[in-house]
Amino acid sequence: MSKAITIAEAQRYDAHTINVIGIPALVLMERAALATFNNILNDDFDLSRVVVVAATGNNGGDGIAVARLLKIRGIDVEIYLLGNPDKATPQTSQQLKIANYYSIPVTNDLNHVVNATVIVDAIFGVGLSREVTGKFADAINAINAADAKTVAIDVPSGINADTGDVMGVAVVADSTTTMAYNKIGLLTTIGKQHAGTIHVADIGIYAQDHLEHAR
Ligand SMILES: NC(=O)C1=CN([C@@H]2O[C@H](COP(=O)(O)OP(=O)(O)OC[C@H]3O[C@@H](n4cnc5c(N)ncnc54)[C@H](O)[C@@H]3O)[C@@H](O)[C@H]2O)[C@H](O)CC1
Ligand SMILES: [K+]
Repeated sequence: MSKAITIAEAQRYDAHTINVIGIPALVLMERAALATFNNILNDDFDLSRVVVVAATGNNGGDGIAVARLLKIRGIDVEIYLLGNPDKATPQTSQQLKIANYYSIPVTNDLNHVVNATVIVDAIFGVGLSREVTGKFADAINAINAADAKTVAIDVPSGINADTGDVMGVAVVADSTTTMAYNKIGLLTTIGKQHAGTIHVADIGIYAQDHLEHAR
């Protein structure tokens, strides 16, 4: 079975790749988005109305980049944005700027989520740190109420990637593209039920022991 990692390991490997090796965070985000985009295209989905539900952390940035890749392919895509864009991470802020260049519509109407044919879940990844409430919970409930196929980025939002626990409410995805390695919480019964088919994407982030072999 392939390796699975904790949240702390994911964060440590990310930081090492960016700060020690020197691969820019935005490059990793682009690779995460491209991997997710390719998995979406490889599935037999009805791509007539895609909605990317994104928050303002880096998981959201991955999703906003996916929206742009879909738009460039001529696919009808909208972004449902959660949280304050002024507080977005630098990478996510950059992705919002790029999405604006491509005139990707940003909606605040949850009916668009409910009526989508495909939903990309880019609310929380390994940065989830507390129970999900308020507008975040409303969006997750709307995603789960929709008939759409749902594709999660890194972790189904609301699932604790260490324990597999539902932090109040969590996205039930048809597939999850998880970055670098699987997450141990996605191997639990509840984690598996929420993640659907798991695709592990090589985005250029490796564990230290893997890197030892490369040098
Ligand atoms: N860092 C990298 O190099 C890469 C990360 N990738 C993707 O980014 C996420 C992790 O991003 P991060 O910004 O650390 O956190 P999240 O986006 O998962 O979380 C967002 C944000 O939300 C806040 N928050 C946490 N819990 C709650 C809650 N219950 N309600 C409201 N808000 C909450 C918290 O403060 C976070 O800041 C990772 O999973 C990848 O998808 C890329 O893969 C590229 C490389
Ligand atoms: K997610």
